[in-house]
Amino acid sequence: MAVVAVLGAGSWGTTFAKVLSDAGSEVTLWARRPEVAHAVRSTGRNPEYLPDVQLPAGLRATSDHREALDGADTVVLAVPSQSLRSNLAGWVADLPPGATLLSLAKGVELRTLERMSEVVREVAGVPADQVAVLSGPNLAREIAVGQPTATVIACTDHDRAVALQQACTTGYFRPYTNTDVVGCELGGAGKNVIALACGMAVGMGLGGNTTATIITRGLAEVARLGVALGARQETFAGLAGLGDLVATCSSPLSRNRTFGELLGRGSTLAQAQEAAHGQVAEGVKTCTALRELAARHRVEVPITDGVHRVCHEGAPVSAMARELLGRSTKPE
Ligand SMILES: NC(=O)c1ccc[n+]([C@@H]2O[C@H](COP(=O)([O-])OP(=O)(O)OC[C@H]3O[C@@H](n4cnc5c(N)ncnc54)[C@H](O)[C@@H]3O)[C@@H](O)[C@H]2O)c1
Ligand SMILES: O=P(O)(O)OC[C@H](O)CO
Repeated sequence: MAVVAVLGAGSWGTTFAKVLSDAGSEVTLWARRPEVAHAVRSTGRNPEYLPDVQLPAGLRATSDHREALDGADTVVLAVPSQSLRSNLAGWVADLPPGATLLSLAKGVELRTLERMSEVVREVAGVPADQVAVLSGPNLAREIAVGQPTATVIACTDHDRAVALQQACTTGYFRPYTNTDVVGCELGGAGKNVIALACGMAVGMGLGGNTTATIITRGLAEVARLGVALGARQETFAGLAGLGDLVATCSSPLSRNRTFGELLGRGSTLAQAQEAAHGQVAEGVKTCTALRELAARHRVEVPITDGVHRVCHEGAPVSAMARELLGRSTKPE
């Protein structure tokens, strides 16, 4: 049986802790705020993020990261990508030696332009084969109520990926393994930016043809950048690429799509941020990191560029649409 510490009790950390527990793993969930840990312990619910979901009786919760990490063979990192470095720096002295470190975050760090597995390796000082990532069409709320989905666990060490797969397989959650860490991470980070663009189109009142075009051309630019960074093209046709892109761009449950929709209806960035109630729309920061990464590798990412200009340079959404449609025509 896997002994797992899940660090981060937001929507996805709480849901994934439930998945692991339902799969038979021994799980301790760490919450930043003591009152959240206390509520999970005393009511079996996370009132902040999933108030109506009953968590498994065996799931433990604490706000003391040492207690969560004690004896763990697997450490799940479930905090937003821009705060992963600082959070992990506070936990690193207490990480059990040899434990697998699994990142759930979907983003690229601003300034360093590092993927989450790179941040984890650097801060924890562990080899690449000790770090894994999980990415796929995984809207937390649907999974929390037991709706079926699949995902990808990527690690350069196949045996570690298989151990993680066994630790979280349930009747409603089906993980596949992959050794293409770069591809899975780029798929997860990139789809949040493309979902912002889809949301903007929906907010402007545009229909299915437009969103299908954004999804398809969005996949093309994310894959182009991923391959330039060493990813395998076929990963982008899988769950961590197309799968997650379709789920996020189509679902009103997606925070990134919802954020984009508000911008498309004319809200300012600050207004959209306020409406998100502190929940993270990773694409808002990742668009800037991906754009810089693409420039460094001389890869064209026009949709990501447009999202960055709307979010951070004050460009109107209508101008972004005009610019994208005004680009020179070319073969597919
Ligand atoms: N929610 C989903 O459906 C989902 C699914 C798959 C992947 N993800 C990814 O998982 C990661 C975490 O997402 P989430 O949905 O759990 O986020 P969330 O906003 O619901 O929760 C974030 C958690 O991190 C904690 N945290 C610790 N330090 C923080 C800091 N400095 N700033 C903000 N929060 C901090 C918060 O207290 C909270 O427990 C993101 O990268 C997200 O893209 C989310
Ligand atoms: O709610 P979002 O937009 O952060 O997306 C959640 C998941 O990443 C979907 O797979």
